[in-house]
Amino acid sequence: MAYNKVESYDEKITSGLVKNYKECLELLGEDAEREGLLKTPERMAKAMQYLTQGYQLDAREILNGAKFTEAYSEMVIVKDIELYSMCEHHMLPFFGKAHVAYIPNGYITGLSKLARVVDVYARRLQVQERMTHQILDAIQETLQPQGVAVVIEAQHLCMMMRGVSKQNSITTTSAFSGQFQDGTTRSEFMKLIKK
Ligand SMILES: Nc1nc2c(ncn2[C@@H]2O[C@H](COP(=O)(O)OP(=O)(O)OP(=O)(O)O)[C@@H](O)[C@H]2O)c(=O)[nH]1
Ligand SMILES: [Zn+2]
Repeated sequence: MAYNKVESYDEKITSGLVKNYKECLELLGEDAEREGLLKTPERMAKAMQYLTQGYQLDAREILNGAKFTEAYSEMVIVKDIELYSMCEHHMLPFFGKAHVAYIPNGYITGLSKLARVVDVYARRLQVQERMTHQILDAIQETLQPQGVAVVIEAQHLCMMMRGVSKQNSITTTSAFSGQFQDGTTRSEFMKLIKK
């Protein structure tokens, strides 16, 4: 399967979802047979499989597939990686940016792979805290670098369009390992992602 696109949808899963989404529409007071909604259950079934395709992807395999021997041992930062995920409590989107850094220890990885790892964990039902740690753990375990840092800034639609209805709050989560637990290294990283 391609890393960032569901190319073929599972027929059994799609037909099961279609049946259930049709019932959802009716329970919500809609006429699932009206013209505009006829294909909606199928669109929803495909959209949801796309948005949860991360379950089928392996972050460690992606990183190991582009692991290169290199003597570079300064900080590597990929910042402003946009992410779209769904909170596991309401299945509503949360979206924002991830900043990922590591300090190599003999190995580097392809830069795009860091962004792919973010997608692997974003395209699931998530809480922001767990996603932050999962990204860190995958990088730490495969590249065994001197340290990893992950900061995620996101807005949660479940807090914006329902519930507490706060339009401007941004949630920041972070995880640090190895050298990033040292205050100076962490500050340098934080300064660079704020630039
Ligand atoms: N920690 C954490 N909480 C989240 C995340 N996404 C959504 N939530 C929260 O999950 C909580 C679920 O709380 P509940 O009281 O069970 O659900 P609820 O009655 O719908 O809560 P309200 O959103 O306050 O109306 C809410 O406080 C959400 O804001 C996340 O990524 N991390
Ligand atoms: Zn939520």
